[in-house]
Amino acid sequence: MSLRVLSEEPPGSVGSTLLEIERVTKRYGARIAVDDVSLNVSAGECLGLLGPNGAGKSTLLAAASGIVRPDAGSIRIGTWDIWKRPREAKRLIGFVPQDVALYPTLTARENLAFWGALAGIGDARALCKRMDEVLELVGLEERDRDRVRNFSGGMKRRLNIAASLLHEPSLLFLDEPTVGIDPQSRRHILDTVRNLVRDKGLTVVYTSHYMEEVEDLCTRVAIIDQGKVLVVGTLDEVKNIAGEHETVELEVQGDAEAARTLLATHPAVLAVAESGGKADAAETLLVLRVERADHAIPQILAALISQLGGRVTLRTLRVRRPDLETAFLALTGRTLRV
Ligand SMILES: Nc1ncnc2c1ncn2[C@@H]1O[C@H](COP(=O)(O)OP(=O)(O)OP(=O)(O)O)[C@@H](O)[C@H]1O
Repeated sequence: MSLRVLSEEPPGSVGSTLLEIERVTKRYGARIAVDDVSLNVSAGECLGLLGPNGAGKSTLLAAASGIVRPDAGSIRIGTWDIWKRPREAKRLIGFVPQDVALYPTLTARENLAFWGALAGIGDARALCKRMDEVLELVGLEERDRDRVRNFSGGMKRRLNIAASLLHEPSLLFLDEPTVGIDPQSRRHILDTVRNLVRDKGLTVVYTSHYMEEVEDLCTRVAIIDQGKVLVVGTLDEVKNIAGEHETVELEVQGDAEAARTLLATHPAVLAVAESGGKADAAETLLVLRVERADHAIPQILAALISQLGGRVTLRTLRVRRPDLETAFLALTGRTLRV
C-alpha cells in the first residue's frame, strides 16, 4: 500500500520543519523493520506515531535519534544530519526509550546529576537549578532524595522523561511512555507532555499503540504498520479515512469461528477484521465493517440466531464512530488492539 499524505502542513501555530525523515529503511537480517519511511515534523507540533506491536515505531525513533543506523535514507534535525553531525543534532533532541535507563541504587537527584553530566551541563549551579525544574515538571520534586529502587514503574518513567529534558531539547521523542504503568502515572505523563507542547513550545513525536492517547495529545498522526507509514494527516483527516463505512463490534462466546465464517460471507457485511484477541479469553471480538449499522445489525442478528442459535452467545454489541481504530482497520483489515 502506498503512503497517503493527507496534509503537508500541520495545523495551528507551528513553525518550520524540525525533523525531516527521508526514505529511511532499516533491516534486521531478512526482516524490514522500517521500510522506506518519509516523515516531516514541524516545530511546535505533537505528532503521534500510531501502530501495533512490531510495527517499527521504536526502530524509527532509534534511527531518528542517532542510536540505530539506517541502511538507507537520511534524517535531519533542524539543519543537522543526525549521522553526519551527530553532536549538533543530538543537542536538539531528548529521547525517552521504552526501557528505563536509571541506576536503582542512586536517588532521583543523583540519577539526574549523572545524566546532566553526560549531557555536558558542567556548571553545578546551573545543573542544580535545571534538576529542580525538570523534577517539578514531572511532579517528583518531593521524592528527589529517594532511591529509584523504591519508585513505582510509573515514577521511573517520569524520572526518565525528566532526564531527557535536562539539556533543554527542542524535540522530544517518547517511545510508548505509558505501557505497563499505573493509571495515575499515566495521567501524569499525558498531562506533562501536553503542557510541554502547549506552554514550553516543545516539539514531540509520541509513539503509542493506544489510539486514545494519540487522540488526546496529538494534532497530527502517522499510522505505521509492518515498517511502512500508511497515512499522515490531522486527526480529523485520518479518522475519516474509513469514509462512509461504519464499524460494528460484537463480543461473542461459544463457536466464534463459525460466527466469523458466517458473517464474512453475509451480504450486509463488507469485511470481518482480524482482531488480536487473547487466545484464552472467554469472549471473542468480531469487528465488522458495514455500509450502515442501522440496516446491517438486524440482519446480522437474524443470521446469528437462525443459523448459529445455541452455538454462539452475543455478549455485547457496539457501533463505533470514525476514530483512529476504524482508520487503521480500513487501511490494514486488522485491529490495532493487541
Ligand atoms: N535488534 C533487533 N534485532 C532483530 N529484529 C529486531 C530488532 N529490533 C526490532 N526488530 C524487529 O523489527 C520489527 C520492528 O520492531 P520495533 O520494536 O521497531 O516495533 P515497535 O512498533 O516499536 O513495536 P513494540 O511496541 O513492540 O516495540 C519487529 O519485527 C521486531 O521484531
